[in-house]
Amino acid sequence: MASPATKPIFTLPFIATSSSSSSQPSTRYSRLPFRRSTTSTPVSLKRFLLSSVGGTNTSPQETKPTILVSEKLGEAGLELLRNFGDVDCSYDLSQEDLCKKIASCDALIVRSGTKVTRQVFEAAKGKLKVVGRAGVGIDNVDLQAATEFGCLVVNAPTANTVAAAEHGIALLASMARNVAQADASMKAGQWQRNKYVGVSLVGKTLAVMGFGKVGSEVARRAKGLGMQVIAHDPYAPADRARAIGVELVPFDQAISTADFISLHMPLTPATEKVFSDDTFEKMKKGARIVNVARGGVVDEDALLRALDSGKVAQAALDVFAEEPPPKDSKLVQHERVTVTPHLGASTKEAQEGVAIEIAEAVVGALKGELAATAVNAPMVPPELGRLAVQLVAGGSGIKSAKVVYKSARDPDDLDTRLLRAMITKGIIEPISDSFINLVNADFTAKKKGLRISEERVAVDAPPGLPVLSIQVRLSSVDSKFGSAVSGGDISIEGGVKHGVPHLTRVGSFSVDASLGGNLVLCRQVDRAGMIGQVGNILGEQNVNVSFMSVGRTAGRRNAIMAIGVDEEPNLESLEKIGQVPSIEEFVFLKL
Ligand SMILES: NC(=O)c1ccc[n+]([C@@H]2O[C@H](COP(=O)([O-])OP(=O)(O)OC[C@H]3O[C@@H](n4cnc5c(N)ncnc54)[C@H](O)[C@@H]3O)[C@@H](O)[C@H]2O)c1
Ligand SMILES: O=C(O)[C@H](O)COP(=O)(O)O
Repeated sequence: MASPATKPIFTLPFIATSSSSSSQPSTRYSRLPFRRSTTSTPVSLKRFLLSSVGGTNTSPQETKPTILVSEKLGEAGLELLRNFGDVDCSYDLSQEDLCKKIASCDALIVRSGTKVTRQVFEAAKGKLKVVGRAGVGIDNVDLQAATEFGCLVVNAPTANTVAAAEHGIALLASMARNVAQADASMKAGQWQRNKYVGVSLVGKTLAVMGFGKVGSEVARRAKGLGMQVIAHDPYAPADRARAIGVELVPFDQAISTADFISLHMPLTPATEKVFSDDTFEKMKKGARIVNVARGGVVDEDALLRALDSGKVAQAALDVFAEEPPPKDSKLVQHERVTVTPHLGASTKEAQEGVAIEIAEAVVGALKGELAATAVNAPMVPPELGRLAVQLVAGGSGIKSAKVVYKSARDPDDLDTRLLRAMITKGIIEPISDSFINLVNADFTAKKKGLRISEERVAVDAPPGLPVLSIQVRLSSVDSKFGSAVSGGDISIEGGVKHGVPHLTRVGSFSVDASLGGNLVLCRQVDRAGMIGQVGNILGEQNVNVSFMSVGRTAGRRNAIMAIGVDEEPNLESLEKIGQVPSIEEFVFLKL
């Protein structure tokens, strides 16, 4: 509830103790569906990020960061890393040895063979700043633990796409023509032409499960081979699929109509063992399966049963639930299964590309630069959150905040993780005594029992503008600036104009103030000469006014004046502003 609009003595920046109890058990977050977006981050926001992850710019006098590389990485990437830090290439470390080493490392670079568990982050004792995954799949990194420990995780999402797609196609074709089996048989001295009669690909239906980077490249190539391609991906836009002549269909339709099924989804809790007895049961008799995604998306025992029953005619597997799989694995030994030891990304070209991509991302992250491939660290400015918190009257605990995005974009194309984390950081930082960055902001808010919900409002906006404005609403709190209250909530709104975060609305007043430095907000009876009066008071104290903006509700009645000041006005100036007869309330905010 907002306090009535009384004429206040000035109010200094809000410094509060924890706004809520961390013991609150049922923090609920409402999330918008998110996808990695192509949205570019405005320059000023990027600049913010540079300082927010925490940089390590080495000068000759400073100690170089230590970068542990735990799996084989291309030489070009190692070269880049060596130019920046001390590189320790220690392959095949046991979990115990990794934990021992990690305490002295600033960065760790892994491929799929290193399990970066919670234990590793615990052993790092806060020293580890970034984990670089030289590849796409990040299922071997405990992202939750990384986030909790404030460690950035970056991956190399693009350099091995073609290699993986080519390997998928290689497996598809060699499975259909029994290439591996026939090769083994000839090497064993046999000449079995009748045994290894294959099946044709042309005219057959291929279901691509997971229509992302690799899946769509596989689809493109399969179409070139004359296959009918359908795909299932709950998040892929239909127009992207249509553009290459692929129809997106529901899961059951995909698996029940396909002759060949190629898996390209990530391993997540939602996709684990999604190919189960039930799934195989729904397939056409004699279906053939290729897996270059992750072994864990398949229930391997169920696949074995399906192969033995003849429901599945053949499988070609590059990946396994356990890698390497047990030597006596019945799946690996199966006559109708073609296997490769996780070679999808293993071409010279892909490995050089991945090594460079990850080295650049890790070095950038250590320098505190924007990590475009950050997996667990969204970025965008926290000013709105920080400003909203400063409008809360001391003593009111913030329990619930709502972030409203006004955007013309399709929800599928609006990745709000970045915005949300930045706003959350802004809200939580002033009321938390621990180090908050983009990685742990959400986690810390949750721990404090702060419920953050999101809402998306569709508006008309120029094409290419991802978000027109963002509104931050704090409910059930008193405000030290009654004019900031609208609909019972402290409500402020802002957007990015020419790369600079701007405040566009306070309560129900429109304003136009850049968000940076210090800000004096005054509500006044709207009459001529007000700007001059306040400007003079500040000028007398040598406080430089960087801008002034007046926003009204209805002309000549009430107005809000936003005054940007380079220096912090002293007590005397603030008191004088409070004494100007037309000023009904004001607040000084430090951003
Ligand atoms: N064998 C290898 O060496 C190798 C190489 C590269 C990638 N991979 C694996 O392939 C996966 C895909 O790589 P990518 O670069 O295409 O990633 P990507 O993120 O571009 O594509 C993954 C796609 O899967 C979709 N998806 C998510 N959940 C799904 C579900 N339940 N059902 C269907 N689709 C779902 C996503 O929407 C996305 O479009 C990686 O996660 C990795 O595990 C393996
Ligand atoms: O997810 C990936 O990028 C691939 O599975 C490649 O893994 P690798 O780096 O262990 O070859």
